[in-house]
Amino acid sequence: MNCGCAEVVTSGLLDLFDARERMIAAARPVEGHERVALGDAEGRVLADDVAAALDLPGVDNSAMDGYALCLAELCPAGLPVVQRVPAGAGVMHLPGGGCARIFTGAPVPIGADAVVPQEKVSLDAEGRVHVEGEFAEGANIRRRGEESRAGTPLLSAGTRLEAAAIALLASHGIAEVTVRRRVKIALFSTGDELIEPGERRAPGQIFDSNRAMLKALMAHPGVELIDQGVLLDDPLDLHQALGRARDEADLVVCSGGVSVGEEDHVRPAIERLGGIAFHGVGIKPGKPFALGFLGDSLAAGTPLIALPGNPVASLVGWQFLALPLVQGRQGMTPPALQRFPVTAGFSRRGPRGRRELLRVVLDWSDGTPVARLAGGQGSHMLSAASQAHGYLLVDADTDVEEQHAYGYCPAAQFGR
Ligand SMILES: Nc1nc2c(c(=O)[nH]1)N[C@H]1C(S)=C(S)[C@@H](COP(=O)(O)OP(=O)(O)OC[C@H]3O[C@@H](n4cnc5c(N)ncnc54)[C@H](O)[C@@H]3O)O[C@H]1N2
Ligand code: MOO
Repeated sequence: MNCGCAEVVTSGLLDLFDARERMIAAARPVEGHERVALGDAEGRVLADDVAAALDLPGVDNSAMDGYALCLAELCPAGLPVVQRVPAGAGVMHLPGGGCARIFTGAPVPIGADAVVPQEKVSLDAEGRVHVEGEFAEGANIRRRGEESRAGTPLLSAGTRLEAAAIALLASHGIAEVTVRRRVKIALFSTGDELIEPGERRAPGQIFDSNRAMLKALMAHPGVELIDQGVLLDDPLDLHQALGRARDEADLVVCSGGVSVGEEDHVRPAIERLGGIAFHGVGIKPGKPFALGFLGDSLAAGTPLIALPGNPVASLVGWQFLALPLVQGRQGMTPPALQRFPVTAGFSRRGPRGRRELLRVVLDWSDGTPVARLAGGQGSHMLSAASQAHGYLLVDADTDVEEQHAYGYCPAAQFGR
């Protein structure tokens, strides 16, 4: 089938950041919305802009437990407490010449122009209030509408609903939202040597760790997983599985079999049902990463991500390249990759011809972050990846020298 995409990279390795841009460009959001209760909205992506339903705060209210008063009425004789205003009370009028005992969140009575915290007040024997220090008009009053006005923009389409955004919607009394439908991802591993954890292992067999890892990475409210299991390195099996995935999923993710050996049948199987947009990224681990599609073109077909078989290469491929495409399909704008410089606490010969993503822990014991290797750096070694706080990003053909600064990508940004 003809590829139909503008540029096909057939030789050489694509730079990590160019590849990431290509992934983002390929990420058209899935069509289809659904209404969900706010309690089920965590992790889902807003399909429409949401406007403020209310003025918030709804009334001028107190930011402190204390006394509401009119500053002009303060006098050496003190002010009698003539009112008590708890949170939840209606708006009252403050009688002239007196002050109100007030609590945090309670409506400031009309006639008061400041709230004095109780720590700045002394009460005399008659219970009159004497204020210590100076207070400006409006002190400790949270004004009606100072956060939002009814009808003004609150959250925009494409926002992933996390705890604070959900609380914001709840604060406006919004009980249901329209979100993008879940992205259906078909997932399979390839390799004759693979068995499921829990199965009896024969010599030469290994447990499928990539699928367990990818399932954990995809365990997200915005994803519906179609688990296609382990496929043999068999062209017919692969062809059938890809056909099923194309019909059922919005995105296909597989691992293994994308390198150059004659047992690597994934690329030819993809090419029979679609094409390859690019194959090969200048990163270690993760070099044989491929973006392909099932159908006539990347723009119109089902995107397919072929991750390398080596487990850490698969992890890196997911975090740096696949995740932004998944986020884009969910309707989000993928966040920019965070990077900041940290000092290396080790020396090491750098990779030739590709950037390296070293799995490191940050040591703060001297007050500034020093990156130390989290363990063995082989792309088959999951131990270091399981301990790492993030990645030290070393440019191609650059040796790591102790005390020198290199880019660091925190693992937390790949959370979900
Ligand atoms: N001659 C060359 N050989 C290799 C090259 C190369 O450029 N020339 N690239 C190497 C790199 S880099 C990587 S990464 C791997 C990727 O190979 P494949 O994507 O084709 O993966 P496989 O050959 O199927 O497997 C590689 C390795 O990973 C293990 N594996 C595979 N799937 C799983 C899984 N689901 N869970 C756990 N482990 C898995 C597999 O047993 C192999 O050990 O190719 C290099 N070779
Ligand atoms: O890209 Mo491979 O992961 O170096 O082993």
